Amino acid sequence: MIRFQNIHKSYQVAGQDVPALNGIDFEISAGEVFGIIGHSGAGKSTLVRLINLLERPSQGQVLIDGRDITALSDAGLRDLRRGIGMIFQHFNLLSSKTVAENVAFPLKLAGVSDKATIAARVAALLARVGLTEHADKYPAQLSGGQKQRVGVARALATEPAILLCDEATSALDPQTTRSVLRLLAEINRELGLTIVIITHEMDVVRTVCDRVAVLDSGQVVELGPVADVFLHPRHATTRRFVLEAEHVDEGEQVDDYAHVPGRVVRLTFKGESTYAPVLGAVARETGVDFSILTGRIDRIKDTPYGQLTVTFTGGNVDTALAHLAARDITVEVLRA
Ligand SMILES: Nc1ncnc2c1ncn2[C@@H]1O[C@H](COP(=O)(O)OP(=O)(O)OP(=O)(O)O)[C@@H](O)[C@H]1O
Repeated sequence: MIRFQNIHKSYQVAGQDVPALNGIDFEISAGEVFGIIGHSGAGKSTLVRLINLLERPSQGQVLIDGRDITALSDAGLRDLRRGIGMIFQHFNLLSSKTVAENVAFPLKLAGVSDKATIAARVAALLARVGLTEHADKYPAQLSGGQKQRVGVARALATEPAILLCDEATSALDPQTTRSVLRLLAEINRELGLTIVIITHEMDVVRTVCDRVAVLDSGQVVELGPVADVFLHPRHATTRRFVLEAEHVDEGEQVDDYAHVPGRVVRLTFKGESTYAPVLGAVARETGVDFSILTGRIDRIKDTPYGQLTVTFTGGNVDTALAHLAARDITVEVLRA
């Protein structure tokens, strides 16, 4: 478990204190995929770099499995870093070394010298990330997705318990992003690694994370299970991320609904209810008519969900909404 305890962090720039983190207090459980989302400058990189002490807090403690890592000796710090892998937006591979040599590098740094041991370990890592045939290529001969797979294999070389991902898919196209995220999910499932992902994209969070913290101006403004945060965002920053991810322009939407009669309601379905024929049934029971204004069905990690904006006319709309709520559907009235 990683625990941030009342963390403050400022940088000194030309003799001035520039605040980056301002009272961070939360924990990341062992074995979860945790997302940290925020706009540029929110403090994401600073926060994630505290976990392996690439940055030190100005105030507060970082505890890993109950141990205050800010109090570690140099030797303790080396051990800590061996137990934490990291992948980066621009991969940070050594261009003059082959794929296999890049993956072997952290093993050599950790003092493993037996060639057969290194070769076996590298082969297993390359097989895990699907790059066996590319072992002897140089980074320049690989696609972006393949380079990031090398980054993942290299990060896993010392068998870390924690993997930090700093905008690891931001330089990749959407399809490659999905395949790298699938790889991370597989690693989390099969190796039980704790994965911390920082990103400015809600889609990354939605695809792979269990919980998410929304960071704004060095503070956590919202934190919770991804489905809760994504489907019912409370803070303005979170709402913006969700709307961006869904390509929704709220202003345009309000204009469109102005021409539609009836009560405009957003319905959120989660899990099994997503596919149930609920709307038709409730319309028959209560005599209301409905028309769908917008809608989508998708997944948050492994959970299906649906969100529909519907207008209800005629019949007994109050009873219809009560029937929907009784079927575990979240009902939000957008226009009474
Ligand atoms: N080494 C540094 N020296 C001085 N100021 C810094 C340093 N690193 C970060 N900052 C400042 O700290 C704040 C937080 O930066 P940080 O890089 O953690 O944010 P971020 O959310 O990761 O942003 P981005 O997505 O752009 O990387 C910003 O105001 C930034 O300018």
